[in-house]
Amino acid sequence: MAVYTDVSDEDLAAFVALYDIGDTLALKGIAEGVENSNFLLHTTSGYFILTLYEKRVNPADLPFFLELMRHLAARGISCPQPIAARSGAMLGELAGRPAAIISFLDGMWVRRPKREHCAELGEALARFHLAGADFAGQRPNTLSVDSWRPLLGASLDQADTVVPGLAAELTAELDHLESRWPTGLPAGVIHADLFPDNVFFIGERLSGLIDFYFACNDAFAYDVAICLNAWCFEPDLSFNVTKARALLNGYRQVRDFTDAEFAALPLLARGSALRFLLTRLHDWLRVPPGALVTPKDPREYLRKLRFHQGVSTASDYGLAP
Ligand SMILES: Nc1ncnc2c1ncn2[C@@H]1O[C@H](COP(=O)(O)OP(=O)(O)O)[C@@H](O)[C@H]1O
Ligand SMILES: N[C@@H](CCOP(=O)(O)O)C(=O)O
Repeated sequence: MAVYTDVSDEDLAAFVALYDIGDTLALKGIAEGVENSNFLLHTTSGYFILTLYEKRVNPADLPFFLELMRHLAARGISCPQPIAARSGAMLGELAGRPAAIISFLDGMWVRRPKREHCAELGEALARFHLAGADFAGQRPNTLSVDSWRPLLGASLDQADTVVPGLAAELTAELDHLESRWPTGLPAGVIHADLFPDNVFFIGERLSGLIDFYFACNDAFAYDVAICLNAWCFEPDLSFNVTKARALLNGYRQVRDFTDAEFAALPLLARGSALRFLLTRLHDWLRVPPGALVTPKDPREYLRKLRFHQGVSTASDYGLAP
């Protein structure tokens, strides 16, 4: 359960009073997510999500994320909307943290995505990429290749306690990726964390996207690679080619995927696996005392990384250019 910061009744009442959303009826910590503290806020006007932004969020980036949610909704992407206080501000402070109230999005995330979900996801990802084309905000990907060495460095001395030999294995992988990381691919605003728990469905139909707090400017194909890793492996960590094809074909129905993007996929998938492995490893070794959070297992992403190390072209995934 991701609640790092508790909110007192008095502080909550004073915060909610800044908004035109009625009086608080209940506040419940949400039993999902690992990055921020999220609460379901029930007021006399309905349901909202209250988020307190935690460790990994740079407060200077919050206007980018919140404006992006508005921009996307204006272009037909279903996603939560920041609620402005009476003053017009979308951001405030609560319990010593930057905080925002956003609208509640109906739907459920799918624990065991099927081929149909992957196809819908591919389409939605491409629509997201197109919708971001005229977004004025800019935010570099602070969790791309340049950040991985310092991130690994922070966990290097303890990495072998998680998996023997991990420090050397990840150092060698980083050497490989740093010297080959692709540049010049088609780029724009990407979600950068579009895991199943950030995509809501009502039945088989995708009902919306949430959690834009890693969004940034980067290669579109890197976002596709993140989704291949997050959606197309089975619980036994075998790669499901049928799901990968469905995802890529869904994507291509909406946005062209160039030959250069296709060729770069194996490397981007390796990089994406390393990126999530490193943040998970970092957090696995540092669960804050008293936090209500279930850290995500870095070993899952080590298995995915090792799978991609055995792939040399995207056709080896069973995908066609
Ligand atoms: N706008 C929303 N509408 C409905 N549920 C939401 C919304 N935002 C977050 N949630 C719920 O909170 C959980 C954690 O949110 P998320 O943004 O993924 O957390 P984190 O900030 O830790 O990444 C989600 O899996 C979902 O259950
Ligand atoms: N998706 C990341 C962690 C951040 O996820 P969220 O649950 O807070 O959206 C991972 O799986 O490592």
